[in-house]
Amino acid sequence: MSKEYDVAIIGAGTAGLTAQEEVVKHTDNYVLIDDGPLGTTCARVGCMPSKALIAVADDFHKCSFFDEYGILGAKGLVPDHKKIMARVRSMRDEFSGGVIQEMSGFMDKVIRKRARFLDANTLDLGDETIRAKSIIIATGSKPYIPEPWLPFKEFIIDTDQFFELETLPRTMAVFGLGVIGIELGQALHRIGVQVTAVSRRKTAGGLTDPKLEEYAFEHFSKEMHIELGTAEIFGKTETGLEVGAGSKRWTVDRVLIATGRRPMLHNLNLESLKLDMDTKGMPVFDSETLQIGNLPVFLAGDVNGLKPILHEAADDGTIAGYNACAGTMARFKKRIPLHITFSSPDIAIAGLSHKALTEKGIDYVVGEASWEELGRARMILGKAAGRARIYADPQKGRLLGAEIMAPAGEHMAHLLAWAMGANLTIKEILGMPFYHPVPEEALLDAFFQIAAQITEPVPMPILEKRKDRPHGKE
Ligand SMILES: Cc1cc2nc3c(=O)[nH]c(=O)nc-3n(C[C@H](O)[C@H](O)[C@H](O)COP(=O)(O)OP(=O)(O)OC[C@H]3O[C@@H](n4cnc5c(N)ncnc54)[C@H](O)[C@@H]3O)c2cc1C
Ligand SMILES: NC(=O)c1ccc[n+]([C@@H]2O[C@H](COP(=O)([O-])OP(=O)(O)OC[C@H]3O[C@@H](n4cnc5c(N)ncnc54)[C@H](O)[C@@H]3O)[C@@H](O)[C@H]2O)c1
Repeated sequence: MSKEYDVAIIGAGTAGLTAQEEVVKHTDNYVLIDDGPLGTTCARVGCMPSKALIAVADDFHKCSFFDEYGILGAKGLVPDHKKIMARVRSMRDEFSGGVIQEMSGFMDKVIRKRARFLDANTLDLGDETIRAKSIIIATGSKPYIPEPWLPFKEFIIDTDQFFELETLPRTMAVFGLGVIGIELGQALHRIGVQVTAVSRRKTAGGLTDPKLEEYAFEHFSKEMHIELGTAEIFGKTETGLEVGAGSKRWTVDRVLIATGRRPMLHNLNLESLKLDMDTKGMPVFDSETLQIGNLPVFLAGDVNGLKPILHEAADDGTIAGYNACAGTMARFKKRIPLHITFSSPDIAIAGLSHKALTEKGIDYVVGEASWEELGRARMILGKAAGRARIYADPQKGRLLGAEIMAPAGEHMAHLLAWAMGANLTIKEILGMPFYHPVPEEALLDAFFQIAAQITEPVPMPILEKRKDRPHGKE
């Protein structure tokens, strides 16, 4: 006899764990199934260890300016790769250990097995079969290594393996200049690994606005070696692995694969559900309820391919957890999109990207900001770089989206996303305080440009007369 549950959650990552938090409000009769290492991708091999490495790399990079600041002796400083990686791992262990500790309250609900569907209510766990009224798939995503490169696996590192390295190779090719490529590629370069990054196009860190893509690519090309073209592996040489892009070929000790991740759907025997699939091979599901077709099955987190970032995975878990327990499907509004790449300068997209605006055919006006001449940025060497393009509606100048590469860009992207969430007009935004001297001041240029282009006039200066206390009366 199969055990019967109200809900089965497959995957104990961020999405699965937030689903558990929601499910437990409705029922105690659930299971959380995971056959992999516990502690979540984010804490084990994702957000947290990558940011721990970036923090070290950014601090060490400052040494290159010390002579000019008048601080002498920095040339003698040497990064100890073994110690750096050991510290990153020890922080990683703390973060993932914290997650596992939090799971201790419901470990009796956790089954450490791989789940495969037999039908929409039945899962094969290898040595047992279980049934559930609803099933949440929260199996995440994995780095993808193209088939022709598999024979060279001994030279290839993906992010699942990277943080296990005892020390770092002398030379490294970084394939792909998306989010992982620029974050880790720049960090490795900054701590002395000879990095050659390969990018198919002039772009970086997930930007989509052609003007910013070109600017960012040129900026990062000045700091580290980047080859344009499709990355290729030619084979082993006496000294390493021969790789190439375009007409160039060179030999490296190792390759870091950062060419994209794939949703973990292949190991679930979804064929047994006879699902409608879209053109990308993904099951057709409702992005607001996360339900697959009419089945009692939900897709939450990276596995649904919508927005493979942490806070979205967490929201997905809540939505799927709620709908898995509720009698009817509730629709949930998504937050304003926000994506940050922790390069230096930061890259971020708040609200609609240029690509999304273009694909949806939405009308917009653009304001541009630059951090190249901003006084405060120029005081700190290496900070006087960056541009932003902010898109607003042509009537009232409500912000629609922004792409940004800027010092403190992670914070400004939040401000922009929050202004979008509050549906502020450009007049209302210009009525907010801007302290001097801060990086946010550069945004003013973009806002003024937007104000000058929209149909509803914005009086300048923006200070409004009080209507409640006219003409000097107290
Ligand atoms: C290097 C890197 C850096 C990142 N940095 C950031 C960042 O700075 N900010 C940010 O917002 N996001 C970042 N991300 C993305 C973020 O880590 C993910 O969006 C998030 O971890 C996804 O969570 P999840 O729950 O969907 O998947 P996961 O946490 O991967 O959980 C999936 C779980 O499912 C299990 N599983 C899979 N198949 C089965 C099966 N058949 N049966 C049982 N169990 C199964 C796996 O073992 C795993 O535990 C980063 C990712 C990487 C790789
Ligand atoms: N800060 C963050 O939030 C953060 C950090 C790291 C990872 N992540 C998540 O991890 C996911 C995966 O990151 P990623 O960087 O692997 O993927 P990505 O999709 O961001 O970038 C992959 C890049 O590799 C390029 N590429 C693919 N094949 C290539 C080839 N053969 N030669 C040259 N270039 C090639 C693509 O054109 C693309 O620009 C992201 O979607 C992101 O959500 C998030």
